[in-house]
Amino acid sequence: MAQYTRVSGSVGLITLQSPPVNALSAAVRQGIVDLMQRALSEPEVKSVVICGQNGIFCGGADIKEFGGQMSGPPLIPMIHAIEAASKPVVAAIEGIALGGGLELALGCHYRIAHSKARVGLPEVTLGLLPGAGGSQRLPRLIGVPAALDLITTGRHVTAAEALKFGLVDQITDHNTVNVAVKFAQRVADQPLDARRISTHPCLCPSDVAVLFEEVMQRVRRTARGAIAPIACVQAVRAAATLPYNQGMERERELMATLFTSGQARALQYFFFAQRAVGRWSMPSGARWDTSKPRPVHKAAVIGLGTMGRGITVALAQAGFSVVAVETQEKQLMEAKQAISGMLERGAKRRGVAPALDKINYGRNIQSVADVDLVIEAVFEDMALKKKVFQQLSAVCKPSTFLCSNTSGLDIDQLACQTRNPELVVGMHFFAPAHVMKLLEVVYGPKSSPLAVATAMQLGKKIGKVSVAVGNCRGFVGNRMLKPYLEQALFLLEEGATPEFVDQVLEEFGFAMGVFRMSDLSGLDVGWKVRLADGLAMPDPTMGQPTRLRQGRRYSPLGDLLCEQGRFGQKTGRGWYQYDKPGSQVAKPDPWLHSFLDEYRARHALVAHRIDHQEVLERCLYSMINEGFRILEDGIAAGPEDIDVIYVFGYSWPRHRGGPMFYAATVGLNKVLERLEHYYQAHPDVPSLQPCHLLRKLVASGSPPIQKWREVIKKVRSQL
Ligand SMILES: CC(C)(COP(=O)(O)OP(=O)(O)OC[C@H]1O[C@@H](n2cnc3c(N)ncnc32)[C@H](O)[C@@H]1OP(=O)(O)O)[C@@H](O)C(=O)NCCC(=O)NCCSC(=O)CC(=O)CCCCCCCCCCCCC(=O)O
Ligand SMILES: NC(=O)C1=CN([C@@H]2O[C@H](COP(=O)(O)OP(=O)(O)OC[C@H]3O[C@@H](n4cnc5c(N)ncnc54)[C@H](O)[C@@H]3O)[C@@H](O)[C@H]2O)C=CC1
Repeated sequence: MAQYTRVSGSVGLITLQSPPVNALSAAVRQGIVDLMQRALSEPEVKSVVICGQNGIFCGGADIKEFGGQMSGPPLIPMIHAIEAASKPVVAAIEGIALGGGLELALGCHYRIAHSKARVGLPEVTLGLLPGAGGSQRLPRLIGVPAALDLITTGRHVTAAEALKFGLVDQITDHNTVNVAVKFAQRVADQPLDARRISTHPCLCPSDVAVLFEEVMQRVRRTARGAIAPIACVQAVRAAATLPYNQGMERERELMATLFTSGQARALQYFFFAQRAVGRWSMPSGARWDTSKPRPVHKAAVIGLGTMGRGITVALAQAGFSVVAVETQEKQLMEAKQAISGMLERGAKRRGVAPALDKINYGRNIQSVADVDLVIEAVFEDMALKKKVFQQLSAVCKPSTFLCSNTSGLDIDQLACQTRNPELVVGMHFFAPAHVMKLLEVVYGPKSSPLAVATAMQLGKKIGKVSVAVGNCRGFVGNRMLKPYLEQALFLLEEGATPEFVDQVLEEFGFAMGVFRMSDLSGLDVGWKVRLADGLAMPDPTMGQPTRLRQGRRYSPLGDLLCEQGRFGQKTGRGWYQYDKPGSQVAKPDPWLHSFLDEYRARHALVAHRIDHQEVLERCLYSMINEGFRILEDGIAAGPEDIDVIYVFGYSWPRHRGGPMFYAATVGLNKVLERLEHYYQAHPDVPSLQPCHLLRKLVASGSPPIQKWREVIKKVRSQL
C-alpha cells in the first residue's frame, strides 16, 4: 500500500506502507502508480516526494512474490513513468534503499538521503540482477567502474559513500522527509531533462574493454559456478555499449534467464533460511519467542590456541570485556601478540580504534570469578575439559553460563561436572573464529532455554549466524562431514586420486575439495579423535592396518599418512606436497600416488574408473543421508538449519542452497535410488543405507522442502 498527503500546499507526498521493509509488493506498486497519477493531475501540486513509513525507504521487490504468479503493475513501466513525469520527483531515503527500492529512487529526478541510510543493489545475492533498469541507470549516473563494483558484489554503501559516487544529491542529519519537501519546493520549476538518468550517456573510462575483461575474469574466478555475477557484468556491459532501450532489452533477457534459474530459487530459499534459523526451538517446546536471554557484559575465554584467540577477538571487537586465560606462559605471550595483531588489522580495515583495552590476560582460572559467560577452548580432550568445567563451576558466580567450543564432544558430560548444568551449552565456532560467520549453539538434555537464548543472542551481537542444534557426536556440521570424508577415502582406495576428487567437488562449487581442506585443517586433528575412539589402531594380529573396524568398512589411509608425519600444510606434506611447511600452494605428490598404488596392491584392491557422477553422488548423498538422520533424530529442527550450517561453516556453494535444498532440487526419489544402488554395492558402509525419513518423504510424494517439517513431526511422533 501507499499513502498520499499534500504537504506545504504544493508537494504531493507518497509514503510506501508495507512493513517491515516497505517491499514493493503488488499492492505497493499499485499504490505508487495510482498516487503518481493523482499527484500529476492535481494542478496545485508542483512536485512530488516519495518516502517510506517508519524510517525505511524500501527493501526492494517483495522476494516472497518471486516464487508465485506475479501480479499487479510491473516495476519497469512504473519507474519509467516516474522518470518521465512532468513534475520533479524527489526520493527521501531513510534507513535503506535496496534493490528495486534503489531502482525506484534512480527513476526519481533527485535523491536526498539521511546520513545513516544505506543503499545498494543486492540482487546478485538473490541470483538476479538489478532488472528494473538498475543495471542501465546506475552506470550512467556513477560511471562504469563504480557501478560494476556495486552490482557484482551487491554490497550496501553508506550515504556518505553514495554522495561521493554522485548516487545521491544531498545527505542530511535532520528529518529527511522535511528536507526533501523543502528541496522539492525549491526545484519545482526547474527543467527536468537533464535529471532523467536514462537519457544520460554512459560514463566509460577510455580502457573500458580492458576493464570489462578484467572484471569478468575476476568474477568468473570467484563465482564458484554462480551465474548471476556474470550476468551482472554482461548487463553493465550492455549499458556501456548500447543505447538505453537496447540495454534495457538486454537487461530483460538476462533477467529472464536468471529469474527462472534454479540458482535464483536456491539463493532466495537461502535468504529466508538465514532468517528462519533465528526462530529456534528445542524438542522440549522452548522457543526463541518465549525464552528471554540474560545480558552478558563480561566474558572469559579459556585456552588461547587457534580458536581461543579468534573467539577473544570476536568478543572484544563487539565491545565485550574479555578475560583471556592460557596456562602455558609461552602460548600466552604468543597469543597476546597474535590477538593484538588481529585486532589492529581489523580496526584498520574498519577505520576504528583497536579494542586492545577490552582484554585482560591471565594464567590463572581464578581471574574469571566475576564474568557472566565463559567459553572454554582447551584441547579436544574430554578428561581435560571435564577438569576445566569442574574448576569453572567452583570459581565462577552461580549464574555464569559455561560454554564449550568443543567440535563434537558430549555437552552433557561437561554439564554433569558443574553445579548448574542448565547453564551449560556448546558454542561451536569455526576457524578462523573472528572471521567465519557460523556458530552452532548446542543444547544438551539439561541446557535451559535461558542458556540457549543467551548464547544465541551473544552470537548475534558478535556478528555470527547462530544455529541452535541438539547434542550428539559432531553436532550437525561435523556429524555430516564424517560420511563425506569417509566416502572420499573409499574412492581413493577404489582408484581415484585426491586431485580428481577435489576437482569434482570444486567444480560443484566448494571453495576447497575435501583433501585440500584436510591438508589445511591438519590431518592430525581427525587422527587424534580416531585414536581416542580406538579406531586408528593398527591391527595387532596382522601387524598392518585392516579395512574393517568395529564391524564396518574403515579406511586407514589418513592414519597411515599421519604415521609418516604428513599432517598437511603445516608439515609441508599431506594429500598434496607443499614447497615448505605452512605454504598454501598444493601440488600433486608422486609419492602419494605410488603410496596409493602400493596400498591397493597390498589389500588386493583393483582400481576401477571412477567418474564425476560417482564422486559427487557418493560424497554428497552420503552426507545428505546423514542430514536426514539428523532431522529424524531431532538434532536439527528443520532443513534450513542444516543448509545454513553448511553454507556458512563448510563453504557449500550458496547458489545451490545447502545440502538439503540440493537434495530437494535433485529429487528425493533420485537421491534414494542412488543411495540404494551404492549401499547394495557397499553393504559394509552403513552411511549409504537410506534412512527412514528419506524413505518416508519419498513415500509421501517428495513434498517441497517447506513442508518437510510436517513429515518430520509425524516420523518423530512414531518413534
Ligand atoms: C532490508 C534488510 C537490510 C533488513 O535487515 P534486518 O533489519 O536485519 O531485518 P531482516 O530480519 O533481514 O528482515 C526483516 C523481515 O523482512 C523480510 N524482508 C526483508 N526484505 C524483504 C524483501 N525484499 N522482500 C520480502 N521480505 C523481506 C525478511 O524476510 C524478514 O522477515 P522474516 O523472514 O519473516 O523474518 C534485509 O532484510 C535485506 O537485506 N533484505 C533484502 C533486500 C534485498 O535483497 N532487496 C532486493 C530484492 S530483489 C529486487 O529488488 C529486484 C527487483 O526489484 C527487480 C525486480 C524486477 C522484476 C522484474 C521481473 C522480471 C522477471 C522476468 C521473468 C520473465 C520470465 C519470462 O520472460 O517469461
Ligand atoms: N582448530 C579448529 O579448527 C577448531 C577447533 N575447535 C575446538 O576448539 C578447541 C580448541 O582447539 P584449538 O584452538 O584448535 O586448540 P589449540 O591446541 O590450538 O589450543 C588449545 C589451547 O588451550 C590451552 N590449554 C590447555 N589446557 C588449558 C587449561 N587448563 N587452561 C587454559 N588453557 C589451556 C593450550 O595451552 C592451548 O594453547 C577444541 O575443543 C577443538 O576441538 C572447534 C572448531 C574448530
